[in-house]
Amino acid sequence: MVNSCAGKMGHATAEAVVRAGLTLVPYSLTGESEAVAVGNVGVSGIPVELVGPEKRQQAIEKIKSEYPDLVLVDYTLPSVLNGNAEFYCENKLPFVMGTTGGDRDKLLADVKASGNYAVIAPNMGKQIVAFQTMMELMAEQFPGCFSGYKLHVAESHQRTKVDTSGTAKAVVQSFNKMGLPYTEEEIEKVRTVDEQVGRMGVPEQWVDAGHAFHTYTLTSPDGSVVLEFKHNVCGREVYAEGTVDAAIFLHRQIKAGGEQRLFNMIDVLSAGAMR
Ligand SMILES: NC(=O)C1=CN([C@@H]2O[C@H](COP(=O)(O)OP(=O)(O)OC[C@H]3O[C@@H](n4cnc5c(N)ncnc54)[C@H](OP(=O)(O)O)[C@@H]3O)[C@@H](O)[C@H]2O)C=CC1
Ligand SMILES: O=C(O)C1=N[C@H](C(=O)O)C[C@H](O)C1
Repeated sequence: MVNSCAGKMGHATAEAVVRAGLTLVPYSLTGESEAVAVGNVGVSGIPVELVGPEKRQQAIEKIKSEYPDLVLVDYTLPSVLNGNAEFYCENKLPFVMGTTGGDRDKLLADVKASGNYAVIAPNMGKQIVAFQTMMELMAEQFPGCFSGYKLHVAESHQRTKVDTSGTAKAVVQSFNKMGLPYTEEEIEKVRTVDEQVGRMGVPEQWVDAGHAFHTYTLTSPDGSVVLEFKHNVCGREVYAEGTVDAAIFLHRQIKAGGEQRLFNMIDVLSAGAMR
């Protein structure tokens, strides 16, 4: 079940669910305005009914009884993700949280306290997750290896993105361990078309349709050494496919009944569970 199919990522993920041959639950939790104004959305020919916050408790009880192997996916908004996660935990609904921002510490604490199953990660794209893993391994193997260097991080996304890239925040944490002091607030958010196309190299057709360009530049104190890491994604398919992998992985974990209940995408990739 994908919340919210009315949004860009939710819709792409719902399509990937269908492509993978899984059952897409024909209901989707969404914001009140969408539920009232739109009613339902078509996903690969399947009409999916949008359920607003007022009716979600009643709806979820029916859905749980009809779909006992239910796994939820959340692609909503930073402002609502904590409330949504509380709702999933209270109702013992396993979920994959792709939504970024919100109060991340609270999110993790709520899930741990509830004993609910969840995969939570700011990036579900297999190759980007591999890059994140590599950076984390580098930090563990060579702590402080970039001491004295300067870091600059620039991320470009569609103008509707309200928060700073969750992926960039996660990668910055690895760079911190490598000896580069840098805060989330210092990450440069590029949201104007001129800069996106001119400086970041975003193809024009992806400016608003959805893109995620990230550049991390590491410079030595005297400027004689520069390292640059980039991951540039156009569209949403890579995340949608990874989200389906995460949902399948989570379902397997539930069936296996293992002790660990909270996972990130590095866990999913490390388990060999990404297609
Ligand atoms: N982990 C990953 O790999 C990726 C994560 N993301 C993240 O996913 C999130 C969504 O991105 P995107 O799809 O582009 O955003 P959109 O704005 O397109 O979609 C968000 C949707 O959430 C709906 N919504 C609002 N309130 C609620 C609610 N209470 N319950 C359920 N749904 C609600 C909105 O409806 P309404 O318009 O009515 O408010 C809207 O349809 C962002 O945080 C983004 O950073 C994006 C790409 C990849
Ligand atoms: O909003 C997006 O588009 C994306 N959000 C995620 C993030 O904040 O890191 C992942 C990717 O950058 C696309």
